[in-house]
Amino acid sequence: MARIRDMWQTWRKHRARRESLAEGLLENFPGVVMLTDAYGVILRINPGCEQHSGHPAEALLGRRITCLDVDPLHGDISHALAHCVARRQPWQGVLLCRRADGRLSHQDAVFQPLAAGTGEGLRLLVTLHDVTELRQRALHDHTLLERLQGTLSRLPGVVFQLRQDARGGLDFLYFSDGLRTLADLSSHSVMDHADALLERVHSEDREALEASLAQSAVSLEPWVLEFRIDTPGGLRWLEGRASPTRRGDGTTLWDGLLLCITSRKQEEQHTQRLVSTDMLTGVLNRRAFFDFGEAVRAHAARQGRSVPLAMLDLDHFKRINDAYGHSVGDLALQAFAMTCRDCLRPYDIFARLGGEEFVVMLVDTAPEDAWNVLDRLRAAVEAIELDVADTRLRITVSLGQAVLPPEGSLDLALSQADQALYRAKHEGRNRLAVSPGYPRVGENECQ
Ligand SMILES: Nc1nc2c(ncn2[C@@H]2O[C@H](COP(=O)(O)OP(=O)(O)OP(=O)(O)O)[C@@H](O)[C@H]2O)c(=O)[nH]1
Repeated sequence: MARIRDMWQTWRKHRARRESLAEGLLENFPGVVMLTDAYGVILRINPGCEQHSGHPAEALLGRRITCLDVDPLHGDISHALAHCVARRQPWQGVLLCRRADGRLSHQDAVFQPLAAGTGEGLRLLVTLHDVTELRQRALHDHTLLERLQGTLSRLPGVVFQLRQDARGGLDFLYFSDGLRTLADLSSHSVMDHADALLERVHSEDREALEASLAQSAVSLEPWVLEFRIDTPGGLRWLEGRASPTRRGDGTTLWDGLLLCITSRKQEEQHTQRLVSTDMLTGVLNRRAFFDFGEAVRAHAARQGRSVPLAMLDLDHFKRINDAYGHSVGDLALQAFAMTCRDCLRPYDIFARLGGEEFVVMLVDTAPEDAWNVLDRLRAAVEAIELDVADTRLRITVSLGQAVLPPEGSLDLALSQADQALYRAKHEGRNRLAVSPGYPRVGENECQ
């Protein structure tokens, strides 16, 4: 009997403690707390409940909690109650509630069934936390983000964020939608695997890309590069610009933009071709010769090599003009230029300096091998036959050969070639003469 009395007292103590805990929770909870029975009839509320719902305590106590719902009969509160009662498990979700003044609010709600003692009915502890403002802010942020994404996808380029880790590994954290149009790649494939895009960079531009990124990562100067990518639709030119920032963990982040500049590049190349081409013959003009020639000279000088070159002048060209007219002279010039171009390698420089005077620079050719190349060219010109006014017109060319040494100047070498050309003319034309001091390998065999 005493044992039963002890158990009874222990149970009452537990219950008192539980109730005082619930009491404390009710008083101090910053949101709304309600205690209901299994039917949802409100038994107790905390002070916050009056404040948040706008209903005085006497208007709530004894009523069903569903009165707070926008749809009291079939709304979410009915479902929450049914769930807790049937399963004896908590329900959590966001409810749309109506305040006493008619305003709607979003409440983050938990319906917690309380363990019932023997003979006690099920009770539910309901806590509501007003998240209306939070949801509005999230909605606002979401709308803003959608608008921003719309703007990004309509930009005439692709926005990206690139990360380089402390060991130099690259990965893309973001790519806007236009990547499909720009590079025939989906943003996701590139974000999963940066190489999907990096491998498309044209082989001749990869080194420049790596070097420019490395330099920007070290100096934290903006990255700017024009480079080509190979796509299934063909070669495309891109312009990349990005601003780097270094983060505390040693990684570098670039926020940047990729623009397609293929048509601009094509126009530039077209203009470049126009300004560097001789209109009559289609070969390089004087200006382009000095640009390219200077680049060849600088490259050979760095490697300590000499470059053979020659001046060429058609023989008695004035007679052709005088006998057949200027247009036939033009035809002869075109045939001559085409023949010379065909005799040379694509990277040799052949240009028209003016009138019937041309120049050739033999790139990557040893001076002692130049004689044979130039004499083959002379012979090819001699073999040209032009059918003009019932006659077969033939032309010949004289050549003056010189060498541009690693430390020499292009102008000086040209003037030496010009002197040699004068000698070739003087010695009878249709021949090749060399400037003094030039290696004479093969000269005797050909003359
Ligand atoms: N048809 C044509 N003739 C040109 C052009 N440019 C220069 N000429 C002519 O080329 C001729 C060059 O004559 P010259 O400098 O006396 O030389 P040449 O008659 O070839 O005599 P040599 O060089 O001594 O063998 C001139 O009659 C120029 O008018 C051109 O674009 N078209």
